[in-house]
Formats: sequence, structure tokens, C-alpha cells
Amino acid sequence: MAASSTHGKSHRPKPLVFVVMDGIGYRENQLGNAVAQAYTPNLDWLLQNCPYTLLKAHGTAVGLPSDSDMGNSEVGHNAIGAGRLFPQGAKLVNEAIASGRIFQGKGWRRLVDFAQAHRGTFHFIGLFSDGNVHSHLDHLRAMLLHLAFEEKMPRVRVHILLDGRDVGETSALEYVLPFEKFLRDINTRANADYRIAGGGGRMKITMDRYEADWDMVLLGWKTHVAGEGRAFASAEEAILTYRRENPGVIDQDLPPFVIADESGPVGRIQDGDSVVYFNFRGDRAIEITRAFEEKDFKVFERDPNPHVFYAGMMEYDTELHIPRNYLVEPPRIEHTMNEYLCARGLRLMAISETQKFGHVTYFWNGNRSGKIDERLEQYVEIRSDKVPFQERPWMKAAEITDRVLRGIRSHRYDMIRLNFPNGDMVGHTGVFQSARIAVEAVDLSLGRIMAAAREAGGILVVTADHGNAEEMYETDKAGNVKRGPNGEPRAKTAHTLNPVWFIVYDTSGTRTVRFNPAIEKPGLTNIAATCFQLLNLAPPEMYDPPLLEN
Ligand SMILES: O=C(O)[C@H](O)COP(=O)(O)O
Ligand SMILES: [Mn+2]
Ligand SMILES: [Mn+2]
Repeated sequence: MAASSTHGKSHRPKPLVFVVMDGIGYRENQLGNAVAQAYTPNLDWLLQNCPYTLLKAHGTAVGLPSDSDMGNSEVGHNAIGAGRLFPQGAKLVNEAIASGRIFQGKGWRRLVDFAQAHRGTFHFIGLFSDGNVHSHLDHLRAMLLHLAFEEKMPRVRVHILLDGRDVGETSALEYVLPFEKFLRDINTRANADYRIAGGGGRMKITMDRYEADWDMVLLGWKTHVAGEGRAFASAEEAILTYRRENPGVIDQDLPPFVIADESGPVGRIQDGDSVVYFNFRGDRAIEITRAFEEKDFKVFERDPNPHVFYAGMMEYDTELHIPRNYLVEPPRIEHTMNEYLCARGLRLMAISETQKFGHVTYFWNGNRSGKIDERLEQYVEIRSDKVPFQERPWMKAAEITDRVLRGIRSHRYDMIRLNFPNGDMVGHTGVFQSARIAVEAVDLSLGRIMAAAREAGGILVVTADHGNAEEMYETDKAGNVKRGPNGEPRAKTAHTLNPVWFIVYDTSGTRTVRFNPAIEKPGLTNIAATCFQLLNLAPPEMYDPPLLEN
């Protein structure tokens, strides 16, 4: 690839400010579109006055198995940070299962041997849906069939984390009921004892991320390991009861439950058991993994703390090697944009609030949580509030922006990257009014950053990792809005298949920004090389081509 130039000038903008508006996609249709319906004078100004294009942010363009897979933060930030495509977790696990390789791996063999040697129970914990963001039920089903018919494992317990965030907001029974039948079939045909042990909403137990709320993990420990909590005869009974008691509650927020019979909880985790955490994505897997693995774990008291063999679906942190044992090799994402920029001595700042802090650090750097170069990089985390975000849709946008403006005005950084979580985190709640305010909060902050960038003579890039807030209603196959019993639109909490904007606001006066029409199917993987162009550096050969004309 040819080196970029800036019309002969060697000047580098100070800084390049790179904004990820998490979960803010582009969609023509205004209905249920919290982005189009928000008051966004700054975004509107950018779209009227700056060059921009639309980028593909889902499916095969970001390394997912198919184009019906919506985008997500992991694959989005991986793609932006690494400038090229990697087959992602969802795809790699599919392949490992289809080839049978997963069952020959060391991780799987040791799990089976441990439980067999101790006459223990084999447990699965994970996100119970086909959302394909953190997990997929097909993976769980394949492992259960193999355990029952190939390994002849007599006793299995499944701890189900109810989704409602990557799939329909109240779809839990659509997964639970067929799964109960699937387990009954296994039990009859293999003369086995496979059952659901308990579970709870994914935003209540176990699946915390970036240490935003360890209490969720403690509550998960009590549910899965101790078998403590409100007891029900079945998962169906638990779900129906909680829905009756909490009208309007959505699956991700359902309280924890344990399944019990005459002799108590059916699925406690005990000495000699094997445990698989079957999520392939790491952010919401690392904390529970640490609780299972760390000898001198200090965050909460693990009571009880049984001697088990634990494995994750994948290696979640490829630098810290978490977990120690896993079933499928993760993508090896190397030569990321930051590795190159640090090697060239550029000074970098990354910032978000807790909920997305790891997105601009860990995901951006190819699923490595550490810094690349201590001396050149500054990572700033603004602590997120522990609140339902539909009640505080502005989140920490203003605080992030305060810190970004200080960074711009310091003239210390070559590139400042930041993530505004609002469109995504509030989009996931399904509350339209809040999502609109979330987008407005981002826009208000954008205005401040635009002014500061202009003052500094910098370049501002505004884009997103995938859509969410621009599509807040469920639609049927024909595109019609699905409605509830009173005619109200059914809320959509998940991400979308929509493209995202990529806008360049160049106040540096060093170049003419023009998109190159020859770039076919532009997507998130084209961004990294474009940043090199904007920084007046030659993009690495191995990267997907930059979006701009030289
Ligand atoms: O983990 C989550 O909150 C959702 O499953 C996906 O959201 P994200 O990919 O934007 O983090
Ligand atoms: Mn995201
Ligand atoms: Mn999201």
C-alpha cells in the first residue's frame, strides 16, 4: 500500500480526536429511531458540513459467522483497533465444534477426566440465548450431546443467565421450554440426569464487566455455587412468578433463582465437579472466572469455595492468560493500531466510563487489558454510576468530555480516543424516551469537543461500533412494528444490522478530506488505516485500505 501524504506537509494534527458513539447507528426510517428523533444540532452540523460515509458494522464485515449477526462492541472495537478482519469467537467456536476439535482439546479432556475421577457433576454456566454476542445455545447443546452420548457423563447441571438484551426482551421461555424438552430427551435416551440448576437475569448476576459492580458476581456465586436463593420447581415457574410479581420486568433484570426438589437445591457446585463457563466473549466472563480461579481472591468471601476444575469457552485475556484452561483458541489479534503508533512514539489517550472503559482499551488492543507503552499512553476511567441507565441517560458524558477537553488543550496527545456509552447502554433498556435523551447527551458533548478541536486545530472523527438506539422497536419480517396487547410498540433492546457514520471534521487545514469511491464495501476494518492517513503516517501494509484519497 502506498504511503499517505498530506500534500507534502509533514504536520501532524494535534490531536486526532476519535469518538465512538457506542450503539448509535444510521437508519433511514424515523419510526422507533431515537437517533433521528433526538435534538442533535451538532451531529446535524457535522453531517451537513463535513465529509462522511457509512460503514458496515455487522456480520461478516466484522468477522461474525453470517450477515444476520448484528454487530457488537467486541468485534467492532477489535476491527477498529486492528484494521483488518479476524474470525471472531462465535465463528471459531462453531468451527471447533463442527470439526470435533473442541472435544479433543486439553481443556475439554481435563474437564471430563476430573469429573469422572471424582464422580462429580459437570456444570455449565453462561448466557442462555442464541444472541451470538457472548454465547450461542447451539454450542451448549452440542457439548451436552457429546457429554451424554460420547463421554457417558451421568450428571450435568446448567446454570442459565437469562438474556433479553441481545435477543427479544421477554423471550426467555422461547429458549427454556424447548431446552427442557431437549434435556428430557437426553435423560431418556442416555439414562442420564441432566437438569437446569437455576440462574437469573444477566444484568443481576454473574455477568458484570470492568469491575462495575462485583456484587453481581457475588450474587451469582451464591446462586450457582452455594445454591442459595429463592427456590422454584422449574425455571419456567421462576420466570412466570417473577414476571407476575414485577410487571414490566424484562429478562435481563429477572432476579436469581435456584431449582430445588424435596432434597434441596439440585445444582450446587461441589468438590470434584467440573465447571464450564460457556460464553466466548471475555468482558463479562473475566470476573466470575477470577472468582473460580484465583487462589487468594480477595474481592468477596467465597462461601463455599469447592475444589473444582474450571474452564472458559475461550481465553478471555490473551495477555494475563485468563482463564488458565479453555476450550477454543481465541483469535490472535496482533499488530494493532496502537502497537504501531506507540512504536512510532505517538502519545495516546483512551477514555470512557467504567461500562465501556475496556472497550477503548482491552477490546481496542485485541483483547489485552494492559497498556502497550506506559510512557506514551494514558488510560482514563470515569467511574460509572450503579443506576438503571434509563433513569440517568446522560451517564458520564459530561465528565468524559471535561477530561477530553483537558487532554486536547494540553497539546500533549497525538490521538485521543473515547467512547460515549449512552446510545448503547440506554438503548439496551428499551426505553425510547431515555434513549432519545441519551443521544442528546452525546450530541451536547460532541458540540464541546468540536469547539475544542477547532481551537486546537485538530481533527475530529465521529463514528460508532454498531447500531442500537436508532432502532428501538421490534419489527416482523415484513418490517412492521410488533405491538403488545394495548397496541404499544414492542421494545427492541438488542443491537442492529444498521451501518454507522464515519465523519471527518478537519480543522487542521493540512489536507483535503475526500472519500475514495474505489473502496468497496467500506466497513469498520478500514478505519485504522484511515487514522494513519489523518495522522500523516503510512498505514501498515497488512491493514485494510484507508477510506480517504491521498
Ligand atoms: O454485553 C452487553 O451489554 C451486550 O450483550 C452487548 O453490548 P456491547 O457489545 O455494546 O457491549
Ligand atoms: Mn458497543
Ligand atoms: Mn451494547
